[in-house]
Amino acid sequence: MSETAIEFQGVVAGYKDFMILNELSFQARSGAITLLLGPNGAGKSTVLKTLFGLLKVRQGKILLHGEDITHSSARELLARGIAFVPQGRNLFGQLTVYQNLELGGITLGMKTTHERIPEVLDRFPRLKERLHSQASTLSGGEQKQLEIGRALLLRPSVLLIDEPSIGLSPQIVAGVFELLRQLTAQGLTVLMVEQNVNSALKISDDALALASGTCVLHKPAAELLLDPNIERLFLGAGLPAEESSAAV
Ligand SMILES: Nc1ncnc2c1ncn2[C@@H]1O[C@H](COP(=O)(O)OP(=O)(O)OP(=O)(O)O)[C@@H](O)[C@H]1O
Repeated sequence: MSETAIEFQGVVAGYKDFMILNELSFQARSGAITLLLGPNGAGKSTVLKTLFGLLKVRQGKILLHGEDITHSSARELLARGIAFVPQGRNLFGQLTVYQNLELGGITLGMKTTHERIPEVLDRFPRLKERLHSQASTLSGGEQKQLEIGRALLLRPSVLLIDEPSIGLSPQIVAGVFELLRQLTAQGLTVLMVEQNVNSALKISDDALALASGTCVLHKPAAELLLDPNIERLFLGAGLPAEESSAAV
């Protein structure tokens, strides 16, 4: 069993007075892909935003490799090795691929950024070819590669990625998933939200299902793939009582 990279201990967080995470506790293993599942509104994206310091933790703790990061800012978390690729398109469309990468390294300083850009481009030959094209002219898959590449500039130890498959063809999604597998083989920890449940489970190590901001199931992804309740979990119909009580 690998060590724990991320731990939520009874975390309560939400928007204004409306709490979404309800004493949420879970652990995510280091060097593994943990997939967050659950119906719309269960709080999956809220987990990532809270972990990245974008939402205030009202109660409970978040640990990164055993260290308390509960009240750290996004900037501090970036410096500690957590990178976030949010849902949707998050590029500067009028700027070139290279300029978008430069902006990704803004917290590193230009010298380090320029040294690291070739290392990122080695992973993405297509971006290398389009280096001086405007980001808005890239295909959806290339744009997602650029967003991930921009996050990798920071050499993160943890990557939070929200719905990477949205708007991409199955073939491109397979490429993105394959990249995530390669990165975890090199030690990266990935926490992913993804609606494309079957494909995502196939490349994930662990699956964690949320319902109303709490964890109702946490088990190896391979086991869940065989579970007849998978559709129910995804659609939010809940779990049979005996499985809910066995959840970690
Ligand atoms: N900026 C916001 N302000 C207020 N409420 C929000 C905000 N963002 C999300 N919510 C609410 O928080 C709840 C959880 O949202 P969240 O995006 O975490 O769900 P999710 O499990 O990721 O589902 P989905 O697949 O629909 O994105 C929802 O009820 C949503 O309406």
